[in-house]
Amino acid sequence: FRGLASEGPREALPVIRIPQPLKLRREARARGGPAPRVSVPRPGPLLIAARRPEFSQPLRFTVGRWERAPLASRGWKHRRSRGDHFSIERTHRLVPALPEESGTGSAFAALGLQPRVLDALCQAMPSVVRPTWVQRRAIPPLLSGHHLLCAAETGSGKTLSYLLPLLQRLLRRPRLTTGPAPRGLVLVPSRELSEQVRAVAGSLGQGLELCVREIGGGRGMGSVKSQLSKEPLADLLVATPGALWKALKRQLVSLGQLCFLVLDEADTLLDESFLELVEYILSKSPIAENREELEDPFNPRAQLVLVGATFPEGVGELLSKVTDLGNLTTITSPRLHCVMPHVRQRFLRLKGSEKVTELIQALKHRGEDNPGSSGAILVFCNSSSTVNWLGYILDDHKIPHLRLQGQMPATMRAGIFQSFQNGTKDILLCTDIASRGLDSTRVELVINYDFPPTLQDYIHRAGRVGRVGSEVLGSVLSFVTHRWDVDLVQKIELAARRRRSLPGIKTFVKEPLEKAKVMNRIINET
Ligand SMILES: Nc1ncnc2c1ncn2[C@@H]1O[C@H](COP(=O)(O)OP(=O)(O)OP(=O)(O)O)[C@@H](O)[C@H]1O
Repeated sequence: FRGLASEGPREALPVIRIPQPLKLRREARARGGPAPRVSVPRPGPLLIAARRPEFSQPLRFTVGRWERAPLASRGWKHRRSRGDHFSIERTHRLVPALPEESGTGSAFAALGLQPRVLDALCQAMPSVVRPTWVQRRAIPPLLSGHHLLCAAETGSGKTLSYLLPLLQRLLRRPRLTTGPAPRGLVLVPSRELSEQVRAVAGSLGQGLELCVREIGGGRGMGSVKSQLSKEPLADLLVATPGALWKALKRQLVSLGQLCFLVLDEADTLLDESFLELVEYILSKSPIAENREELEDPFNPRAQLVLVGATFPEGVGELLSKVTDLGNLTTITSPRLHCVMPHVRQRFLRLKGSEKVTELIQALKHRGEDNPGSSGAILVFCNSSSTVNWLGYILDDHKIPHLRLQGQMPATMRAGIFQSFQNGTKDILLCTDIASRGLDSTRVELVINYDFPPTLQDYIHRAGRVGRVGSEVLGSVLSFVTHRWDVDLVQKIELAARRRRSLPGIKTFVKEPLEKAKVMNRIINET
């Protein structure tokens, strides 16, 4: 202060006493001009609700594509931001993938499915009455024999969109040989997903007298052999790449009779860890060059379908390795790679050591928002060891839960997701093996205990709620601790504020793996 006094009188700092809009209006009036238009925020529903209200964004407002947006997460790399939070609010009350009723054209019958297939659908899944957006777009071209690439958001009913045309095609195509040679093949990246697809296809196949079998890893070659040779032989086979690769190498099965081949979760199947196996399987599959070849009754050729909820940039390059892209009809949902508008997504900036306390709080207060609901929760971790460690902590707190991670012995892993689906326990601690394709209509909260490493993983994890047929729309809670997490959160926030798709979802698909890694994948999987 002494120093300041010696410097002499200083210009007084401005003191703000009245709100800025009022000040501007007064100044304009004093000058005699018209009052400037100042936008004063009006109360109303929010798209982004931030702890600091200046970062909240009203629902009626969308940030322009090139406009700089005020991000609630902008300063989140600084440790002083710990404790901050914001949420992307729910703006739709219905799942966008299932459009409202719009006359008779909106029924499954209008898509060209045979009455027998429609009856089987009605018996197996009475709640499925109206086709979803993707089913309307995918079923007709598949029935007319196009190779198809179908990219649509999570939980939009992609499984039925390929299973119904596939089963109809199997009805038309008679079995030509007596050995284990399925006519339909669905390739999926995990055992849990193969069990799930087999269950759906099996219930539909029953009404059509078609036999559906499944071979996944983890049960040894004896079980694979018995599945493939058991009578009646499989008309449709659901398989993981590792198990099928082994079966093909040992000549336990032939793909020579295939007339329909599906790669479900195609981007994962084409990623570096599966690519070599999938390429081998495709080399053994007689994929049709054109539509005439598909219809040839004596020289059966297969229709190819690729399905996924994320198709990263560059996937086309990979696809060109397995098929001629010119022959591929593409269906892309307008909401692909977008932030789900019907699911509330909350982001919490935390210190790593605070995550456990927050998690326990969230688990103990589950179901409070929706009394009477099942309150089923999926907690995602980035590694198997975190799943185990967190499991011991939940045991200490006497919170009943299930665990699912890739390093579990195969016998332990079998059936865990089904018991979660059946409601044996309401909490599942898991790694990303539960994020791809697995369907449970009872999940109402997804917790990203560890923030997912990529935007693709975020899309898949978040997509376990808000599915067509979900009991409640659900929400997602993400703990944000690392600087690299903040980069992803900022991209998600910006995409939500601009109502655009998530930017530059990077591909994992690189050079084919060297042999050792492929063998590792097979060993882990089987
Ligand atoms: N037309 C429909 N009407 C009502 N429910 C449906 C309909 N089609 C599918 N479903 C249900 O919607 C849920 C999600 O379907 P499905 O698992 O096929 O989604 P998906 O698009 O494959 O999801 P993901 O991308 O996560 O793999 C399932 O429970 C399924 O039974």
